[in-house]
Amino acid sequence: MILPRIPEFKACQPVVFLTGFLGVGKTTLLRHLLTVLKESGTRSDVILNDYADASIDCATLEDLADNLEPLGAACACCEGMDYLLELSDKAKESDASILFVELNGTADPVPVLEAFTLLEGKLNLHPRWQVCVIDVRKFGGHRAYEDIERMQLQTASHIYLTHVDEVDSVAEVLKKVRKVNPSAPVVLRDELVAQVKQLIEKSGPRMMNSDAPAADSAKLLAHEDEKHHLTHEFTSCHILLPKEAEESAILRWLGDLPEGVIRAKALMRVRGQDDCRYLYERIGGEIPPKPYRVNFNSSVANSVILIGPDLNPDHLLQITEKYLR
Ligand SMILES: Nc1nc2c(ncn2[C@@H]2O[C@H](COP(=O)(O)OP(=O)(O)OP(=O)(O)O)[C@@H](O)[C@H]2O)c(=O)[nH]1
Repeated sequence: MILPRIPEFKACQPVVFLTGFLGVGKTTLLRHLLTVLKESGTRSDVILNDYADASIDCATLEDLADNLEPLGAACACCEGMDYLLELSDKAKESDASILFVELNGTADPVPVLEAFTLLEGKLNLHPRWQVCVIDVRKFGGHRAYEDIERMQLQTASHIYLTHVDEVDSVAEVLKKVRKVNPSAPVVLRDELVAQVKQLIEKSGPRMMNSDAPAADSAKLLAHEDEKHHLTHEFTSCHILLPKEAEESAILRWLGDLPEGVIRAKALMRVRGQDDCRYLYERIGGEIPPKPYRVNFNSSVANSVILIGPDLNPDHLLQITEKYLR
């Protein structure tokens, strides 16, 4: 008779997944968490998933994490799953106290959480939190893509709201949020920081069964859900940009991109400002007033990532060349 192996005590690292629709504020929240943790001497690892190229967002986090791994995949739960698991497995060798995984803005967290649960005994990543970031101005307003937002919220362990000072009634939004996820606590920024610190303090060795079934990526890939296909309707286009440009040209270019571009992130040097680069963005039709200043001499090339359903790369290239030569 073969006896099952007795579960062993293993050192575990907590993992926090950050989810939420395109442009809601996931990276901004992550930057804050990493800054506060670093100030208190806590080391963090980060896996950052974005469409074709996650390195643009990585350039804005470079000095904040111990290990920062870009994961370029439109769907972390499908074609990116094997690499996500490989990167997560590597976290075992790190001295960091926590792993953050930011999923791209249209990712379906369910298959990712399933895989991490199945592989708990191998990855030693526990507890698992999923923070769903919601832009209160836009929740429920993504029309054809509302279901993506709902999928990202349903499984959340924590809900974090952004742009709260820009709406008249956060309570109305909360009512809608509660219909989808009635139980996860809604946390403000400082509360979340405090809870993440507690999570790190409390985590320690835990009984883990190494014989947990190995994840069969073919099975995980077969995850079919009537709504999951929506995440595949988004594509991305990555365009290399010139060495520098006038700010006015960058802003006109962003404003002239077609409506189908739901998210644009451009890492650029502004003419006359040689000491740094900036992350210029567009979220829906909106261009945030202040670009994010990237001080580090990162190796990421000046480039833009454009995300949306049915993008036409040739057309996007033409518009880009018209404004930025
Ligand atoms: N006014 C305001 N702006 C915010 C808030 N949170 C984030 N932002 C801004 O919103 C823009 C998008 O934020 P990101 O953190 O890049 O959003 P994201 O969810 O990581 O975006 P993707 O990774 O592309 O899906 C940035 O310009 C932020 O500075 C907020 O609470 N209030």
